[in-house]
Amino acid sequence: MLRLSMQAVTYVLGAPCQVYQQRLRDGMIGHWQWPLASIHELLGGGWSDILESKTIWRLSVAAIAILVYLVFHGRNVEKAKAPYAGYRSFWEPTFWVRLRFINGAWPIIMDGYRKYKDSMFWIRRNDRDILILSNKYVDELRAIPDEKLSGFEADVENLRGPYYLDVILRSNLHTRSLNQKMSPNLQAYVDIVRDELAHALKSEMPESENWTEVPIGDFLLRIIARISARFIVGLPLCRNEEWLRVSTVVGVNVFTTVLILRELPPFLRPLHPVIVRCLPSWHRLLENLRVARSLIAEVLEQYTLNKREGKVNYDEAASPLLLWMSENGSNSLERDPVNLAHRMIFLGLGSIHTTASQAAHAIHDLTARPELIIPLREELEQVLCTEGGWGKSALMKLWKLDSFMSESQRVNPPALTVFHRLAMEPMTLSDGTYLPKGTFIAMAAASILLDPDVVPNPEKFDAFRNYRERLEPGESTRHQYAMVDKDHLHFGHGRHACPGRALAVNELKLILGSFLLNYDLKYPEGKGRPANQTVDEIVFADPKATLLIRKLSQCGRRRCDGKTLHCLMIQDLSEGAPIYT
Ligand code: HEM
Repeated sequence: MLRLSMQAVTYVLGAPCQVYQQRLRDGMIGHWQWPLASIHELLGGGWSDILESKTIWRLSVAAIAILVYLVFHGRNVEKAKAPYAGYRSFWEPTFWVRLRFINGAWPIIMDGYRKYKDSMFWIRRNDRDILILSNKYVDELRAIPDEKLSGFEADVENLRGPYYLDVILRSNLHTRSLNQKMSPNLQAYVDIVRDELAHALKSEMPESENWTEVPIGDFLLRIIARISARFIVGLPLCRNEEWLRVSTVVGVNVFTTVLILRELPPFLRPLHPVIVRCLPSWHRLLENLRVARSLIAEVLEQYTLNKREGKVNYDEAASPLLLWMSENGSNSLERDPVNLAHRMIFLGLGSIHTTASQAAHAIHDLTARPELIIPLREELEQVLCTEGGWGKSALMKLWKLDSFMSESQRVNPPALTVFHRLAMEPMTLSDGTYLPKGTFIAMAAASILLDPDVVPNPEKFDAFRNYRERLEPGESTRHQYAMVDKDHLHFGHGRHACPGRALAVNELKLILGSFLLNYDLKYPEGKGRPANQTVDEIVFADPKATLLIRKLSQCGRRRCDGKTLHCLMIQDLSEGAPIYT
């Protein structure tokens, strides 16, 4: 039945899509014209040509096939027994609940969490139902092997991966590179991040001591793309404008494609292979991958040449992950340059937008709460003074900054749900809870941290709540931003917990520290912190928000070991630069 309806609809829709693609190739229409102009083109071109011929009956066959499919689809799918969250009344139609989820996921998940936080409940996203489990199950679930409860399969399903992300399904080389190469050499990677940040800030930051308006989201994206590129692909590619462009726009193209596919009615899912080919964002994504493949091929060729001539001059401890992967891939597929290029792009995807989004939230929270600036600046100056600069030990001693960042993430979560896993076979948990094969599970990470039983006064933005906890006897190594446990799930948990989180937290400290010490921030006249936006479970700061930034002019006021503490300018980030005058 499914195959029949797919074939029928593919037959009908395939032609106009081909017309559309041909017109794109011929330059007759531009990607940016989608959806309005290109639909017009299609109507004027592909559709009308087709309608003139034998297509009416084809459309009818397809419509009937869709109807039959709609009626029978999903009828016999076994589902875990749990209540559904989000219905306003018994009479509210399910399609309406799904549509409300697109921009209203917060209240729906909060409602479910309040009622069923100790058991489980279903949420209805437009493309699928997701079973939200209580976090009391997290330790049991994280012990279940991937063959039974898969994190990769869940990511690929969640991000409509088959159309571009299959590289992560075929091997976990990117995760191994972080766990086996980066984590044991974190200090060396923090050093190169600091070096690249100094370069990025010099290239991107306004030098003026007058207020300058900047689009803060784009601005942070550029800075973090530069830093990520440094540890992913290394010099000189990390400063190549084409690489930087591709590694930042690819995220936009992926999410546009994913969200369009997700928001189509679920019964159209079998048609995704056809529909995706009609999406300009998908064609742009393929173009991004093409560019990435050619740039990575050049780097690898040059690297092989240099190696043969004994001219490789990377610091062994912090060599780019690309080179580590090209040498440590365990088979020819893992070492294949095309495969590596795709993996670099998706490592960038996992590290750039996530970190940039948290940085944007934190900068907004600082700008909206200027009373935090003095205590954070004082801590930075005191720690950098006693530690003699921006080393890893200094970053670990910035407890107030760490606490502020963690609080900023608590109220501005990267996503409302995390710990996405797909049941690859039926399973029964220790308390008898039954999860049929194919159940897509998640945890309500954001709601947990708004629960007064977990966080006292959760509605209050209390920048130093973790800092105070750490001052308690025996608590100094706990309550840190990068730590995960059953209540703190924003970096996931278990074997798929974010392997880049320690580096991300250090990156964020370096960026926020540089902003705090070198710049004043404020909102343009009449504006305040813009409200966050959500699409499905994804949360992001307003991408159009702007801030006013000005370079600090007053330096040399504070004393440090009898010397005047210099302004800790951006160049002080670079290794060896003096921080005292
Ligand atoms: C603030 C920034 C970041 C946030 C909020 C974040 C969050 C996450 C989350 C929620 C997961 C899924 C965990 C799970 O399912 O249990 C994840 C996985 C991952 N992250 Fe991050 N991440 C961040 C930065 C980074 C950075 C900088 C890197 C690379 C250096 C990175 C690389 C990865 C990779 C490779 C995975 C997949 C791990 C696996 O499936 O085994 N992330 N991240």
